[in-house]
Amino acid sequence: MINFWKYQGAGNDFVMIDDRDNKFDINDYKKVAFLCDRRFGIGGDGLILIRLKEGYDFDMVYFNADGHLGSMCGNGGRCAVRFAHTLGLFETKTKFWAADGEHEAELDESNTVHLKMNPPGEIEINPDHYFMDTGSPHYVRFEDSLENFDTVEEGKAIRHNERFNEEGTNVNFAEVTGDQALTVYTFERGVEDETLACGTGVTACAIAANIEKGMPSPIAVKVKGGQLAVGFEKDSDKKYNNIILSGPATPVFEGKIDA
Ligand SMILES: N[C@@H](CCC[C@H](N)C(=O)O)C(=O)O
Repeated sequence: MINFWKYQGAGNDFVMIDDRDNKFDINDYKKVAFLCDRRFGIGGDGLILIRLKEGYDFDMVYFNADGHLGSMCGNGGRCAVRFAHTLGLFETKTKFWAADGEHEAELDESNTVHLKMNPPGEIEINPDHYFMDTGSPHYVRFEDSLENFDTVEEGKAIRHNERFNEEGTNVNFAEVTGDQALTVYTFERGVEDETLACGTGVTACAIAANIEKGMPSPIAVKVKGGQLAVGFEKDSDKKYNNIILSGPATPVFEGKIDA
């Protein structure tokens, strides 16, 4: 029997498990996929184990809905912070470990989680798209309008093109909606479908909007499941740092499941 909690951050939803005793078999991808299954299991875009790690408040172990260990998840990170807070692992500020290394975060009075993201490495600037790693790989393409846009069809075609087919990529489509505002739709690898929000994805889109459109920080990002914000600084070498992803992280329900 597994005790679980379900959280969502702007509609990107996760099964959360307190695994401080390291009992969960991280290689059991069939079990993770079952727990994330929306018909036969609990349902989620991913699953997160909260484990202990020396020198940190906790370790976030993230799996995609397909059951395989994933890279960094921004919305999952924000949900992990809120969950770790309910477990009593920190008070308002935390330092935790994730797939892409160390992260700091803060939970404010309105339960908004402000999560520091690691700077992207090399940013590929192509004629019609950007590609960068904001903890997870992200393809970003600007669209004049996202009205009636088919994220699944367009996203799937890019995710499975010759370049990305093997490793996969997350694919984001962004529309500029104001001086400091974007709307972003995302097709997620590992879920292999559109999700209602993607934290590492909106982070990549905010950086791309700064490069392509000179859009200043902070940038408000509307996603299908709500509202996120990305703040950043750019140094004299045009490197991005102090990148903060902010948004809600909400407990939905908790329960037990035979697995
Ligand atoms: N939803 C996530 C991104 C999750 C990572 C991704 N599916 C992958 O493994 O590439 C987010 O909020 O960042």
